Amino acid sequence: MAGDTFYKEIRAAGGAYKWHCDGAWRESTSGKTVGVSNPATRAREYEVQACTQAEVDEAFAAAKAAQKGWARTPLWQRAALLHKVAALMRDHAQPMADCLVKEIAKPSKDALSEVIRSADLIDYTAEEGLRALGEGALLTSDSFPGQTRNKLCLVSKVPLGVVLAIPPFNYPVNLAVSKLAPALMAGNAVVLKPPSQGVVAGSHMLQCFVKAGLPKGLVNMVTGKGSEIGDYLTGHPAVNCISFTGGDTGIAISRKAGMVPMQMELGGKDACIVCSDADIDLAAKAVLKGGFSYSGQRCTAVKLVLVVKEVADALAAKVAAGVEKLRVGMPEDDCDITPVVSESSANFIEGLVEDARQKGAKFLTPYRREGNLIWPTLLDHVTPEMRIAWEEPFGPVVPIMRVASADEAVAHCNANNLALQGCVFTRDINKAIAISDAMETGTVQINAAPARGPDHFPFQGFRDSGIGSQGIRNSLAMMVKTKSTVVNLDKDSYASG
Ligand SMILES: NC(=O)c1ccc[n+]([C@@H]2O[C@H](COP(=O)([O-])OP(=O)(O)OC[C@H]3O[C@@H](n4cnc5c(N)ncnc54)[C@H](O)[C@@H]3O)[C@@H](O)[C@H]2O)c1
Repeated sequence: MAGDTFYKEIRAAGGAYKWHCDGAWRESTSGKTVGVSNPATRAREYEVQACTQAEVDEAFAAAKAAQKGWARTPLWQRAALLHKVAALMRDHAQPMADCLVKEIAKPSKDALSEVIRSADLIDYTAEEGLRALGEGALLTSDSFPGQTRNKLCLVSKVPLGVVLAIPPFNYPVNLAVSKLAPALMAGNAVVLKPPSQGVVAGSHMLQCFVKAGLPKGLVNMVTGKGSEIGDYLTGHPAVNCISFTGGDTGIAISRKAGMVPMQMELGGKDACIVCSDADIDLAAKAVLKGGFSYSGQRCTAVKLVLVVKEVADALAAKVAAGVEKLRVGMPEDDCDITPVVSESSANFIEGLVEDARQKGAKFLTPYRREGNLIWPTLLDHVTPEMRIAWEEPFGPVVPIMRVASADEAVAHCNANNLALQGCVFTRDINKAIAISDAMETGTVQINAAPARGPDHFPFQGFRDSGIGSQGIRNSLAMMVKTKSTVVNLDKDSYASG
């Protein structure tokens, strides 16, 4: 369905995209805009409002006011509204997907599937929330030594208040709704700060929430540079929860935040451990897809292969053969490898590649770059002295490190502060479980590449990779606090006999 009239009001007459507060799309009183570059053309594609701190205050005030009534809205009504949001997203998916192509160079098919997956996530959250949030507990006092049954404790889940949602550039729609839907379902209001690249797709997404008829002020969106309004947002006294997905910025935010619950989903250095008894074809396919999908710009991309020496030549040859077949080009043509998000990101990736070159890595495919487009690069004989053995490139570069044993591989993973996911390839399930037990990462995949989905699976990082857990049930649980109401009776009650 065409999106022209549906999305019309999100854009000002001058062409810049508006911010959203208290039920209205607005231009900023700053009179300033921030440009969004197209990673492929490197030309300015969009302009968005540069919100002021006073406007941030307004967004929080609107959210705080709207939350009171929303917390008293029946669960089934919240769920019905969220289902409506999901339906609108499906009906108006293409213009949102087109923004993902232009803003973050996401291949066109992947862009559309991100939007549809997000609508599915909203529906699932509404259904799960109906059940999970409707359940509480009744505790009796006589379980504790010395007590009789004269107290009944009613345990319920109540909203946190105002949730600040900050998603990253690589899934600006999906990782926004994975915060918004559980926050709203649980009775909270939201202030969204979309990423600088992905902000226009985020505006389109927000319009689906607005048009579904949520109470005004319940969802608000401030735009501007994260580095300029970010600290003001995260330190704001009206914030009752921060749900953040991104890189090291999250570590800085968590160090500064006060008494506020936090859901932090941060960077990863997801390792793929390949044992000598692995199905090498399967492992090679996983490295190829896991390492190079969306040009490696995924938190769960394979960012290091740790292969046992006996099978390293066979694995490297198969992955290299696969890399040769990847289509490199523009997102509109749905190529496998598209330009990375920014020039600074491309420069960072190049720095890691050059460091590896100087320290003796073997290039199984030649390094080539034009602007932000980096050809898929496969490095072999990577050693722990190289930065790429530890750091997250967030680009189409896969390093292979040869190890003497799976134990050596696990020790390398556990020595990294990044501990999001990992995977292991072996035909022996007992060995797989032993390796999974030894890997101190949030998730271990057995015989498949790391992945965030399906979106209802718990998803979390250990150490510097995060705080708390995502996944629909866990996100709903993050968005509430426990409230106890204790009924003190004048005599013991054994209602159950
Ligand atoms: N664990 C996960 O679930 C997950 C998922 C996707 C991406 N990531 C990680 O995200 C990173 C890539 O995304 P990115 O480059 O957008 O990350 P980033 O940390 O640079 O930015 C994330 C968000 O923070 C905002 N921001 C920047 N400075 C801020 C500040 N001072 N205060 C508040 N907000 C601020 C940005 O505008 C953006 O919206 C990678 O490290 C990747 O691994 C993690």
